[in-house]
Amino acid sequence: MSTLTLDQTKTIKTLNNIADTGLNVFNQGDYTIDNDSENPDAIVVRSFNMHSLDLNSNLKAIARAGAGVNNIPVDQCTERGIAAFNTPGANANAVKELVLTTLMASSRNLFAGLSWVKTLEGEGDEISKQVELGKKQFVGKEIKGKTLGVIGLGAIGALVANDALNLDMEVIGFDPFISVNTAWNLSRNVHRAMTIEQVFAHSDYITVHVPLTDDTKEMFNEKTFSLMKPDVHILNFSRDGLINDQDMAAALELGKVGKYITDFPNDQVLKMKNAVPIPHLGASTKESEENCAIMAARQVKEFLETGNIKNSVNFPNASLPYTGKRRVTAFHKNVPNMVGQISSAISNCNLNIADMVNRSRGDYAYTMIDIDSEVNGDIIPGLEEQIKQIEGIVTVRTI
Ligand SMILES: NC(=O)c1ccc[n+]([C@@H]2O[C@H](COP(=O)([O-])OP(=O)(O)OC[C@H]3O[C@@H](n4cnc5c(N)ncnc54)[C@H](O)[C@@H]3O)[C@@H](O)[C@H]2O)c1
Ligand SMILES: O=C(O)CC[C@@H](O)C(=O)O
Repeated sequence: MSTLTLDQTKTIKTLNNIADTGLNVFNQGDYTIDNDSENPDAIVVRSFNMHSLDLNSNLKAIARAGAGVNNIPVDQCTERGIAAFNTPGANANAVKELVLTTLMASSRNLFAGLSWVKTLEGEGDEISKQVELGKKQFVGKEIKGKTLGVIGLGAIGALVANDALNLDMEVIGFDPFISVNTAWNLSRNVHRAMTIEQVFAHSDYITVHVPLTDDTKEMFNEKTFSLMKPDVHILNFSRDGLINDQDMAAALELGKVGKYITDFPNDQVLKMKNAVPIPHLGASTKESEENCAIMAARQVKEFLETGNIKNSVNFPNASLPYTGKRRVTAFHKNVPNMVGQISSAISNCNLNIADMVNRSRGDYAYTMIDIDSEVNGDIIPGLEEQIKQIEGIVTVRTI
């Protein structure tokens, strides 16, 4: 059943390159992709920093084709009743493959060796002699039998931990908020650290896979480096803000940290001794870009057309099979008697309720009500206005 009878064509704006396979989810006729639109219904974004953007009045949803949402003003979205989504796990395999690639390659000094060998260009017959003389600078370490510490055992961390075991590493993992799903997928051979300090103390290599939040900001700093083994290699495919760059530069100078592999170069990183800066390639595979784009687009489409919510980072997940003739959705404060007041507004309009769902998340809640009465025309006269007048209502839509 098409539920796009109330609104005209919906406008989707993208702020980064989004794979066509994802954008094709928005069928022509019902949707327009317009990257110049000043008032889109939804935005699909990757890493574009949205914090200084004005969120337009018609905006109902923002979807991050990826995992981290620190580029989206999530609190502002919540206050404005805009649903923000991400695509959990959709790029996890891509990141895992690059983590393991760079773990091994940097342990063998491959990147430094490649840069050096290029300097021999033009030396003709001397090259093989220089190679044999020079290679001793790049003697590396095997990862077999070494300990990998994994901080954050979500979609990426769990994949890395399991595969590192298959590379004959010892793995110690730390995640105080591990989800039941991940716990089921994690090999029982991953040692469980009860504190992050245990990871620091025992690891030869540490890889971090946590979101950047107030709690995780600069979790790598002078104090935590002092708890680590000398010459530890640190891999950061999560966010630059997890590292205190000044302390990292000092730890690399002292050899306290042997290598710093990061997907987030900046001026300081590019000057650091023994840093391996990568141009944010973790999720840059065709497969991952398509997975993320398709998942983001489907979630937005579902929300715009039915009000159902999956993988939102600020709205509660909520799903209701469409059974009525019209659906009313409301995002509101999580306070008593909201559902009662919304239902009263519906009955004041002489309408019957077919089905409903109410879900809460922290200070906010979301209610969807299917109306079972015949409604003439697209708009139910006065209903949205009545519901909007209820104290605590943030947004109302009739679908
Ligand atoms: N380089 C890239 O291209 C790329 C791609 C995808 C994700 N990322 C980054 O990687 C992060 C992780 O991605 P994911 O898909 O695994 O996310 P995820 O949500 O599946 O996993 C994050 C895990 O971190 C855990 N966690 C949160 N705070 C923690 C703490 N203080 N200590 C230990 N664990 C903690 C959570 O419980 C969760 O299990 C993202 O937030 C994003 O910033 C980067
Ligand atoms: O879109 C990208 O290329 C990077 C995405 C990544 O940083 C994420 O958090 O998912």
